[in-house]
Amino acid sequence: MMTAVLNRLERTIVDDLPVPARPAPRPAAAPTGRGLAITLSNVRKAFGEREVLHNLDLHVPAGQFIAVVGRSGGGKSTLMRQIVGLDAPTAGTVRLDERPVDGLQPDVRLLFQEARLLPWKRVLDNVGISRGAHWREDARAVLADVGLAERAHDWPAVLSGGQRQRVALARALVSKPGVLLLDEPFGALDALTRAEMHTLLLRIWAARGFTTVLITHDVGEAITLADRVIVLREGSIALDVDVDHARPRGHGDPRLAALETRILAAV
Ligand SMILES: Nc1ncnc2c1ncn2[C@@H]1O[C@H](COP(=O)(O)OP(=O)(O)OP(=O)(O)O)[C@@H](O)[C@H]1O
Repeated sequence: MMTAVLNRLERTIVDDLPVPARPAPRPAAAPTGRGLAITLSNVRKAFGEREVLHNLDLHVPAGQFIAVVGRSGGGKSTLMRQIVGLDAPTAGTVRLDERPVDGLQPDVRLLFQEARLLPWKRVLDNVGISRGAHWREDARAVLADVGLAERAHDWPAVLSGGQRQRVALARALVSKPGVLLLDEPFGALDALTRAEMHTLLLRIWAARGFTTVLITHDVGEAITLADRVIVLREGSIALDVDVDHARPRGHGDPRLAALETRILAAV
């Protein structure tokens, strides 16, 4: 009984999620890691009198990598909360494939700017926390994927910021999510570590095929990584462009200069 309560508490701390207003629906089957399409139809979100998302229509095909950029307060985090089911739209619907989002979605995982690891758990336990029978093997495999196989028994406190973010990524991926939502995940990292994380994320995304939504203030980062960039301005989509250039792409890539100018003009 006590263990069950502690496990529940830890999951809440790990994800830093408030208890959802409605019970989370059980997934029809165990998540497979296959990408899920995200569809927003006429989504409005108001806080009291104030509407912060205005009639959004957006379709993200399964497995696509999109970046959402925009000024502070434009509604990016609010949009993300609707996709994971932390918050319900005032009107309109959000779907993952055909399934309406009507509560917290277990196959959508989040990564934030801070790694939010449990300091009293070793790396392996942070990754595998509350994950069922094979959690140890699954956690070891995903730690190897992010290049931290050797650090499984370390405490979070002895890791660098970039390594902690890798652990957080491993924790997000161990349950094989269909959608990964990243809210400014690399904002606190130095330029070299950020570039390493970009390479790592692209490699894992290409191998696993989950649908990815990256929120970032950095237009250069958006066009380096994403298939498509959305500019969210004052709660509406001001621009929606494909980035057709082959990867790898670097910051300052001359092929992308015109696109960057176009996006910056819309932000
Ligand atoms: N729970 C809430 N109650 C009232 N207003 C809110 C709430 N959550 C967000 N807002 C408002 O909605 C607007 C959009 O906020 P949101 O956090 O989605 O913007 P953002 O684009 O993610 O900004 P940032 O880049 O600074 O993170 C802001 O004006 C914010 O004050």
